[in-house]
Amino acid sequence: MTTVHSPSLPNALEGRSLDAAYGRIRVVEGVDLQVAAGELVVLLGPNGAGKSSLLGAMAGTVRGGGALTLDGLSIAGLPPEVRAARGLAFVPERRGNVFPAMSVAENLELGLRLSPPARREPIRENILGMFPILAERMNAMAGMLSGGEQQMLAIGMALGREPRVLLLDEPSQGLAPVIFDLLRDAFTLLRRQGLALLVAEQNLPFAAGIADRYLVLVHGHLVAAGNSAELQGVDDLMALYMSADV
Ligand SMILES: Nc1ncnc2c1ncn2[C@@H]1O[C@H](COP(=O)(O)OP(=O)(O)OP(=O)(O)O)[C@@H](O)[C@H]1O
Repeated sequence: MTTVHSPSLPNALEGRSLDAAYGRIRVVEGVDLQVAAGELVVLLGPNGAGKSSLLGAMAGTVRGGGALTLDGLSIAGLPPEVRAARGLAFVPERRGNVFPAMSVAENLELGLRLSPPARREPIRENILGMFPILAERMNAMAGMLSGGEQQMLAIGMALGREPRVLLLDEPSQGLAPVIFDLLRDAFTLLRRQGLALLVAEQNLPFAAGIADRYLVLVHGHLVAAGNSAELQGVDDLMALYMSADV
């Protein structure tokens, strides 16, 4: 397998021999990965490859094994809320990441409630600067927002604790291409702020536009890795798998 690594940046997230399982069925096996502070790594793979399960195992919502560190400290085996408190944020794929009967402002407050009171205002300003659409809709019920706006709100809520690492499961899914640009700009800003992002995706053009590096997961195993430039011009995942240096 090709190994591409950014030696100049410290790894915010590092996994060794990561597994994910449901009952006795192991759906992800032996995954090694690193994401540096300020880096965005895209996790590619077809339906059922195990992307969501791997992210869930790292977040602690799916049973997982292996070594996992955040800023050099082990978080393996810790409950999801402790991992979150240590700086690992997770936005799962499914809709329902926001509270539909609460306003945008109230949802954001929920995200902010576990950060120190003195940090809340600057964090809120940062989130609203990144997603100005949310600032215009603070009093709207979250359930009335478009899919793209709900995705931005879910990300905004996840940023409320000033995480070090953000795991995102298929953020582009079902969204209009116009939203892609807004998400890409937000990711650029977050990288500049030193966040480490691991983003599961199936949309290759979107992935190519946001990634520093990519990993390809097939049947629960990493089969390829590379730099984002290698994703340009690849118009389907099958082509990528066929060229994979397994
Ligand atoms: N709650 C569950 N219980 C049992 N098996 C599951 C569960 N969730 C997922 N699986 C199985 O785990 C495997 C990996 O699924 P997973 O959702 O992680 O893949 P994925 O790459 O994220 O695909 P998708 O993009 O379709 O979500 C699949 O075989 C799936 O059927």
